[in-house]
Amino acid sequence: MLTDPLRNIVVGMPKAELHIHIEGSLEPELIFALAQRNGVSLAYSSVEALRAAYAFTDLQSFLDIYYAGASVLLTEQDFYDMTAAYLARVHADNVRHAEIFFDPQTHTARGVPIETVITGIWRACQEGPISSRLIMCFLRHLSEEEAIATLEDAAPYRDKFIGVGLDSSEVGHPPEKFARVFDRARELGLHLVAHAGEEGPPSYIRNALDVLNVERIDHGVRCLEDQLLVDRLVSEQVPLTVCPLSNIKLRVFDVMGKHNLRALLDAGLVATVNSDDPAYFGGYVNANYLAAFEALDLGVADAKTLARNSFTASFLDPEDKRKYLAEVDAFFASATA
Ligand SMILES: Nc1ncnc2[nH]cnc12
Ligand SMILES: [Zn+2]
Repeated sequence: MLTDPLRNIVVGMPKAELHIHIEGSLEPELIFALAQRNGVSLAYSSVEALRAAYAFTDLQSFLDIYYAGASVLLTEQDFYDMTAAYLARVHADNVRHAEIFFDPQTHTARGVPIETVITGIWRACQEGPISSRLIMCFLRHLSEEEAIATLEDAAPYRDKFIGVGLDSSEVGHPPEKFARVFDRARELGLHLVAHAGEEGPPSYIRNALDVLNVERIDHGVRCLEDQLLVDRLVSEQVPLTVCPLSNIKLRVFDVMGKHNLRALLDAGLVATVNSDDPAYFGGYVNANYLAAFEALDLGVADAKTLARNSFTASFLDPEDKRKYLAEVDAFFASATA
């Protein structure tokens, strides 16, 4: 049972969000508004009909609808409006800092210039109201050559994103498929992350570390199937950006009571809580915390660990990290006094 004091702590604590696909923050209402503004026709007759289609059986069944939803994004203003809506929404969840994924290939494939995508998202980030950074993801169902071309296309905007990631259909598209493009990104001084161990096996997590040299693993929940891997992730303190509601909606776990977040924390892993695609999975970051705390009987000590982990695992400068960690510690000192 989640008591009111614990709920207030989880909701009110300062936090960072490190795993959010900005296209996954596109709410059905905004999808319809942009479709109308841009004269794009949708396969659904109403907001309600679209929402009713959000009944997923696995990652691919979600991705099909997610890419269809993103098809309404055409102009720089569209990307700006989507991003500004996300930032305003998570400000209310006491998110202080967000590291935001975007999928340029979803848009360039439809003829939208990469400049439009990056400039629109970036302009909203510049305006706040919270700190944010951008991470450009490659779609792993496409070829490595296409990823390399995307990295080259993005080169003129190198100052507008801090890292690269790897997302989309995981199984059958292992990390090693993208070895060269991640090498290139590393040469450019970019941070490296990859989705691994969401639906894919523990070997995908190991190869993301060994072949791609990533600094964080997105999801990573299947690591618990391999004790040697867990030992390594703990000893190297590799962060995992866990997304509880996503894992339930995409049937990685049957119900929240079976989610392994508590086991990840108990193993000493640097787990964090994130929303993944909040418009599709039933909630923003605080809804993810609350659902997991309720079902897994987590407590105040776990809340503090998760809030601290969210900043420790971020790509903020050391000085900013210290500032936010001090804010977390002060919050808990006063909340538990
Ligand atoms: N959960 C997820 N896994 C892989 N690719 C994604 N793209 C958006 N959400 C994703
Ligand atoms: Zn994701």
